[in-house]
Amino acid sequence: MLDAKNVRIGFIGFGNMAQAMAQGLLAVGAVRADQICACAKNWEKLCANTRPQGLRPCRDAAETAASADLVVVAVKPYLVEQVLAPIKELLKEKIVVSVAAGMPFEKYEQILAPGTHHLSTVPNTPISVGEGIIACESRHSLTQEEWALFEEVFGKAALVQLVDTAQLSVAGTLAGCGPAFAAMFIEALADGAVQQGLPRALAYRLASQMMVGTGRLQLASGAHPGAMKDAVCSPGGTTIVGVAELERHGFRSALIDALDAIENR
Ligand SMILES: NC(=O)C1=CN([C@@H]2O[C@H](COP(=O)(O)OP(=O)(O)OC[C@H]3O[C@@H](n4cnc5c(N)ncnc54)[C@H](O)[C@@H]3O)[C@@H](O)[C@H]2O)C=CC1
Ligand SMILES: O=C(O)[C@@H]1CCC=N1
Repeated sequence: MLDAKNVRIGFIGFGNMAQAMAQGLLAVGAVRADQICACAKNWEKLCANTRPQGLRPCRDAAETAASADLVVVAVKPYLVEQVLAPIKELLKEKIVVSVAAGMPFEKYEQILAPGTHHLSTVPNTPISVGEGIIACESRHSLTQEEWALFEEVFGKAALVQLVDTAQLSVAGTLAGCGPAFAAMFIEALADGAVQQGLPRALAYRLASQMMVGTGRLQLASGAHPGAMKDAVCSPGGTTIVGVAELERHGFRSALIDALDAIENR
């Protein structure tokens, strides 16, 4: 029987997202390095990204699928169909997990052989430190045991969140693109502090820990973010001066518009 101790995970595509997932699984001890293999376009790069951690590089998608029980499809969305076409029959026996944005269950039904067990997800890069999110489409064709195995293994490195098909895209955008926006926030906040004389490295350290702490506080308390903001704004104090300035610059509407632009692109 397949379990966390013996499941073999194969990444088809080993770029930023797949490497973050593999790194996260190893960091939290969800699986051992010898349970992971991967393929990518550039062999030398793949070897450099796998062998030092004890992961096994594979020559192509077929070798990866043949060597795995759970196959993670981690190529760019426009490549999914052509990369999977030659290995459709092999994948009928596997658990296929897609991490490609904009590739829900229905698209895979057209690409994969009938009866293939597959799940569409959108993860994010903080999985590499065991603090990820994997938005998962609730419509999937994994058996209960396969889903439980996926949740057990990947749930150690990420919040595994089921969402309706209609919400997969926006949940994936929030979770998957969000780290880029959060990183821009950290960078900009640090720029402001550097301008005021704080050393750059210290500014990043403080900004990042502030983000971690604020997120943890919200998750632990379930507090309304507006109430959290109010709790920091003393009457006539410093924070409200910054809040008013951010509002003048359209801080919140810039984020709302960013999600709108992504979803309507
Ligand atoms: N980067 C991120 O934060 C997130 C990425 N994703 C999804 O993950 C997928 C991969 O994205 P990234 O890792 O960012 O891209 P990337 O460009 O870093 O990685 C793509 C990988 O696919 C490999 N590849 C290309 N052609 C191939 C082929 N014929 N056979 C095998 N491998 C091949 C490349 O060598 C590379 O390793 C995309 O579908 C994207 O939508 C989803 C959520 C977040
Ligand atoms: O930018 C992208 O296309 C991918 C999907 C979600 C995050 N990164």
